[in-house]
Amino acid sequence: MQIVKSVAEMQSICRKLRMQDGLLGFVPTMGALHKGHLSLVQRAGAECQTVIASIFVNPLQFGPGEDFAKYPRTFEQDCRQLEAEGVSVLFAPEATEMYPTGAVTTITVPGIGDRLDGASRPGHFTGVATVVAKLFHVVAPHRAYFGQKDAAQLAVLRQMIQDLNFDLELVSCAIVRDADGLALSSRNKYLSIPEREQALVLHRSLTKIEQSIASGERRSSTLLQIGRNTLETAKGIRVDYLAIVDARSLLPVASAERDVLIAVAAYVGRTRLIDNFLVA
Ligand SMILES: Nc1ncnc2c1ncn2[C@@H]1O[C@H](COP(=O)(O)OP(=O)(O)OP(=O)(O)O)[C@@H](O)[C@H]1O
Ligand SMILES: CC(C)(CO)[C@@H](O)C(=O)[O-]
Ligand code: BAL
Repeated sequence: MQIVKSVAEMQSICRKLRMQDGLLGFVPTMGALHKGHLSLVQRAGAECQTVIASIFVNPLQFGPGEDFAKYPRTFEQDCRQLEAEGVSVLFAPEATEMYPTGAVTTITVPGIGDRLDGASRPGHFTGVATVVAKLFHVVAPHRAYFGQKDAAQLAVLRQMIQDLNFDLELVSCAIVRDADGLALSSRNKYLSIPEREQALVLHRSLTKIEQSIASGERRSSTLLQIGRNTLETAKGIRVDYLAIVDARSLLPVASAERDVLIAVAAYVGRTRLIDNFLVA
C-alpha cells in the first residue's frame, strides 16, 4: 500500500489509476479504524478494481470546544488494517497540506446542512462538505463509500454531489454494530465501562420504535414518545435529538413511511454518539 501525503503526488497517482480499466473506489475516513470502516473498504473492494482510502482528521468540521485535539489517532494500526484489506493507496495529508492558505473557499449546503447534527454542531457540515469536495477533486473516484451511521452527513453529501455535478456515485453502507447493538464508532473509545452500558439505550430506543412500526404504528408523535420514554430510562444520558425526518431533506415528517430516517444523538457522559435506522 502506497502512503501519500502530498496533494500533487496523490493527484498524479490517481490520474494514472483512472487510465486503467475498472472502477476506482474511495473510502474517506478520519482514522481510528474499526470494523465499520473496514466494511466500507470491503464493499469498495468487492465492487471496484482499485480501492483508495484517506485518513484525515479534518479540523474544519470540529467546533470550538469539541474533541479535535483528543480525537483518537492510531495511524500505524490503521495502515496495517487497510493494507490487509487490499487498499492500494492511502492518502494521509497534514492539515497544512489540505489547507495551505486556511479554508478561504468553503462549501455550505444550506438547509440540510443546518439540520440534525448540523443544528447541534454549527459549521460542522460546512467543514465536512468542504473537505469531501477537496478529497473528491484530489482522488476523482468513480464511487465513494460512506456509512449510513452518519445519515445526516450522507444527506448533505448527496445534495452537494448533485448540486455541484460531481461525476461519481455515492454508495451508502449499512451500520456495523457490536453484538449487543452498539453502533461502532471511533468515539466509543472514550466510553468508560459503565458509560458503554448506558450507551446501549440509543439502539434500544430505536429498536422500540422499529418494533412499534412493525406493529402498525406510523404516527411520528407517538413513535417519538416511545423513543423518549426509553431514553429516559437510562442514567447519564443527555439527549441531543431524537427525530423522524425525510432521509433526503432531513425535514420532520408526520408519519414514518418508507425511506424515513429515525435518528438519535445523545451525550453519554461527555461523549456524543449517534445512531439511526431507515424505515423499510
Ligand atoms: N458503525 C459503522 N458502520 C458503518 N459505517 C461506519 C460506522 N462508523 C463509521 N462509519 C463510516 O465510516 C466513515 C468514516 O467515519 P469516521 O472516521 O468519522 O468514523 P466514526 O467511527 O463515525 O467516528 P466518529 O466517532 O468520529 O463518528 C464514514 O462514512 C462513517 O459513516
Ligand atoms: C467524511 C469524513 C471523512 C470527512 O472528514 C468524516 O466526516 C467522516 O469520517 O465521516
Ligand atoms: N463521522 C463524522 C465525523 C465527525 O463526527 O466529525
